[in-house]
Amino acid sequence: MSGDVLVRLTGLSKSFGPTRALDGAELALRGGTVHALLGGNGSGKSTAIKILAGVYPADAGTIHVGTAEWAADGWSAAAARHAGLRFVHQDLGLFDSLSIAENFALDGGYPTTRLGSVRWRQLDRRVAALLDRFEIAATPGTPVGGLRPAQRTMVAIARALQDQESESAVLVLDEPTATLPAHESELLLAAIRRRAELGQTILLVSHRMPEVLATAHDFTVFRDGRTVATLVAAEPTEQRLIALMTGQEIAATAPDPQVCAAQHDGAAALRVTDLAAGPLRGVSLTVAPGEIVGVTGLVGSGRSSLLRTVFGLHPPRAGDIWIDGRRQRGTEDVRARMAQGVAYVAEDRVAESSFAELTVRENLSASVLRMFWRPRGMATADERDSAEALVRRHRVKAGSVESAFSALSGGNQQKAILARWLRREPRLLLLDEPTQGVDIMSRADIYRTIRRSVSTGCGVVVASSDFLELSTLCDRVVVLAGGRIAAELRGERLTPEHLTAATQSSVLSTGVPS
Ligand SMILES: Nc1ncnc2c1ncn2[C@@H]1O[C@H](COP(=O)(O)OP(=O)(O)OP(=O)(O)O)[C@@H](O)[C@H]1O
Repeated sequence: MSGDVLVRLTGLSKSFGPTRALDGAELALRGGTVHALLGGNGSGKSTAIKILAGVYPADAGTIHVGTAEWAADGWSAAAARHAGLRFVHQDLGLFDSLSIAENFALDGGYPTTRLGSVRWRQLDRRVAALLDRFEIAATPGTPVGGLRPAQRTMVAIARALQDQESESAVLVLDEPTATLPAHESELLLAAIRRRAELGQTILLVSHRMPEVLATAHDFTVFRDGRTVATLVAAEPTEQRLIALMTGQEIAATAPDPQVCAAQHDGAAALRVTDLAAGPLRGVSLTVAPGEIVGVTGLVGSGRSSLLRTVFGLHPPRAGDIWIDGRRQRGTEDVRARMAQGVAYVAEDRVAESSFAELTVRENLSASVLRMFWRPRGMATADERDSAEALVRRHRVKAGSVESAFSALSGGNQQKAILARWLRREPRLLLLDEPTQGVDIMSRADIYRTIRRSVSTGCGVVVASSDFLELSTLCDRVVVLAGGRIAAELRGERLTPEHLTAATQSSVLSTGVPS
């Protein structure tokens, strides 16, 4: 059946109050293909997927799967499952301390005897067959925590499809490579492409354009809740897709030429010596004022721990931290770090960096409330004007600054949180995966804003798994492995290819994870 349309969404509409998230959108997936769903932040991709998964009812539209047809307002999670639709979200929902077999069993149930005891051998046989079918080089007893990142995602995919004997299920992958470094993404995407060759139908949502172009057969582009293009068996250019997403012919998105570290006098913005915290075991690093230093390494290498410890979220086990020339005693908390001009954007921005139930305006002001205090109370009009200006400057797509923060799309939440911290004019900016989930159009804006801060002497540390981002944005990049700095790249060696090689060889030399 490869090539025939297997799933078709027509006239899909959905409003949230005054916001029209989808306005008659269309999507048609051909069997045995990888289909990319593209669109700027807030264009309606997640809403369409949530409707397809039965999380939200649509206001209008039709869902066809095979020869059957349903009204989209009566569709449900059970109907989606019954129709063979399977979803793997960014949070894979795996338990690291359990084995692959146990993770499968938690989802699909344990085979048991009549007396209720688990038939482990039967479970292992079933899981071994699935690992074989999905080409995952591991045994059922391997702990999930010991797998490479791409293998983890493949385990989540195999688990989602474990009850499907044939390849007839449709797999929906929501930004599966967002946290993977380049070589892991390549492994995963090659495996996804092989699934399609075997007849699997795959819907892929991703903001990483080169990967999408290398993997997808068909493309659907959303803009403002509508389908503006469907390209079947096509090989579009990145520029063409961006033009479709924005509705404008835009010059190539070639990154700005790399800026060299600006010369700023004064103490280092950050100095850490022999830092031990979380997985870190003796890291020393100096960031000059006006310098952007990248930090990379595989998941678990300690990238996030470094940033969190410097921000005062947890005290180090050992080692020293100096900020702007001042030695930290180790007892300071986040408030003290903020008072010294440190800003931190967490990887899990929703949980750690935002107030979901407050408005966009309140979230934007959260870091600078004092700016709006007047002797007679809050200057709310000033606060609103200032929030509106920030939303415009950072292209945050929000119904209004009075909308709930939780109503923003993922990428727009990220842009708003960055805007909030940058308005404090920090002296040291700590960014964990700053453009994860951000559309390609806003990425260049974010880089420009970071560079503007740097030109005033701010020091920046960027933890990222996106090697193109690191080589575009940073003056130098350190690679963490085994809790230490295993390599440092700068100048001509600071390219995605060298970063891939350095990450790979550091993993090999420290033996984590194989
Ligand atoms: N639960 C909700 N309540 C109110 N508005 C919502 C809700 N979910 C989505 N929206 C709005 O619907 C529009 C589409 O959002 P959606 O999350 O589908 O976009 P997206 O294309 O997935 O964006 P991103 O690339 O940033 O993830 C946005 O304007 C968003 O603010």
